[in-house]
Formats: sequence, structure tokens, C-alpha cells
Amino acid sequence: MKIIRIGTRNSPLALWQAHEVEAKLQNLGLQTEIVPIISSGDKNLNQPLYALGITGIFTKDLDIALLNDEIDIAVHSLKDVPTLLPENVQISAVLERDFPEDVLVRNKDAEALDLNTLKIATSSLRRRAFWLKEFPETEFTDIRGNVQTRLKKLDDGVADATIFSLAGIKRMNLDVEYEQIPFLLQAPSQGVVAIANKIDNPELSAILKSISHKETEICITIEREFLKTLEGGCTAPIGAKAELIGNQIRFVGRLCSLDGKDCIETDEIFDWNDSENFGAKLALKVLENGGKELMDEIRKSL
Ligand SMILES: NCc1[nH]cc(CCC(=O)O)c1CC(=O)O
Repeated sequence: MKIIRIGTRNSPLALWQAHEVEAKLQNLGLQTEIVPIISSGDKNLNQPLYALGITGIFTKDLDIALLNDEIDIAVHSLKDVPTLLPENVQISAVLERDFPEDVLVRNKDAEALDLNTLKIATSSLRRRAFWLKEFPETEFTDIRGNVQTRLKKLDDGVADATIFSLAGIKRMNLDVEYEQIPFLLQAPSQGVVAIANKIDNPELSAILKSISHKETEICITIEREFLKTLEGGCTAPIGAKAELIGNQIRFVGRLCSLDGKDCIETDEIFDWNDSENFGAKLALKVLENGGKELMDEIRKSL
């Protein structure tokens, strides 16, 4: 097989993730090359993502490079990948999930403040809504950029604290103090690195399948089905967590209004042999229990 060209965004985190994938392929004796690609999501730093009104802003440029045969595979943070993939593109592999959760990082001047008094910097609708559910009086400010940029902005005093995916902090080996915030249910497929390739390349797909982590695959399939069935292509405050516990799976899913006042949650344990379509079934249950009205309201106000 010829050299496998690995497409990635050029942020430090994306490059780290691409190198992880590269190491797995090199272990199989394959030759690889990293091809960094600047994504539109990295160019429009001033606006929050939901205001840009497009999904897949981080992944679109990699999709195009893939379809133009400029790269053979694209490495993504799966939580940034829309549930609807372009024609002829598939997710063929995921790496083992290490740190799925969100954590809070404070500005050093805010160390002693109570959680309910913190001014929080985040541009994520999910983080805002889930935080507001817990602390309804909270003030927010937008923040964009990669992990290092956001830490610098926090240090400069944009807010008292901000929220990160722990996976990003760990992968960048950053020496920052963080707090667990278990009430802030994570995004579907958070902390998972995914590899996409073209469907009409079965030889490469088979190689990718061989490095995929099966347990992580089971969990993200349920989480993404849940998301896909709820959202219908719109960004909304949706969280999802599937965990394997022996032969069982525990799934927690949540949809909230933008202000966090109305939330619908599902928390179920089931046998993983019965896991087929489970994400979709649970999402339908949420939609029937008031979720449909919530989604309509969110669509109208964005
Ligand atoms: N939204 C951006 C994004 N996409 C993936 C990660 C980190 C890695 C991951 O969670 O998969 C981050 C940073 C963050 O949310 O703090």
C-alpha cells in the first residue's frame, strides 16, 4: 500500500490526535504522512459557532480534501463531526475514549468564589444551558479558539472560569488545575478521536476497522444515534453518555431549553446485546415527552 496521507486541522490538539492515529498505522508497518489543513472553523474566531449558522465547520474542509483525493483519511474529534456525513464519506474507526467529561478551569483570582457566582466564558449552547440548569443566575461571555488560546484569554481575565473537555487538557499535557463538574453532562462522542475515509476505498476501510476500539464504537454509536434523532441538523443543548458496565450499557441523555429551565433526561441500563437502535429509541422517548416542543422552540430562537 502506498503512503497513507493523514488529513488533520492544524491546531495543536488536532495534530496530537493525528499523530496518535499515525502511530497506530505505523505499528501495522504502514507508511504515513501528516497533511495539515486550515479549517473554516479556525478562521472565524470572532463569532460563536452557533452564530455562524453552519454545522460541520471544523470538518467540512477535511471532507472536501478527502473527496478531492488530497488526503486518504481525515482525523477528527468526533464530537465536532455532524451526524449526517457527506455522500461517500464514512467513519471507519475510533480510538479508545480516555477522558469523556467536561471540567471547570478557574482564573486564579476566582479560586475562592462559589460556583453559583462565577462568570463563565463559553460559546457552547450545551455548556451554557446545563450550567444554567444548576445555577440559573449565571452570567456568560463568549470565548473561541483552541485550548491554549482559551487558557490565555482566561488568564487575561475575560471571565472567572471556563469549561473544557478534559481530553483536550490531558492530551496537551497542560499543567492546569481543574474541577470535576459532573452535572455538566458531556457532548455526544466527546473525547473520541475518529477516522473518516471514502466508502469506495474498501482496502483502506479494512485496515482502519482493524485499529478501531470496539467498546468505544458501541458507545458512540448509541450517543450519535440519540443526537441524530433529536436534533434534525440543528445545534441544541444535548448531552449523552453511554458507558459499558460488564455486559450492560448505561445511557444518560439530556435535552434542555437554551436557558436550562426545561430539561428532559433519560437514564437507562440495558443489555448490550439489545443495544441496536437504542440511541434512536431513547431519543424518540425524549421527543414524545416534550422534547419535540423544546426542539421547535430552540430552532425558532437560533
Ligand atoms: N469544541 C471544540 C472541541 N472539540 C473537541 C475538543 C476536545 C477533544 C474532545 O473532547 O473530543 C474540543 C475542545 C473542548 O471542547 O474543550
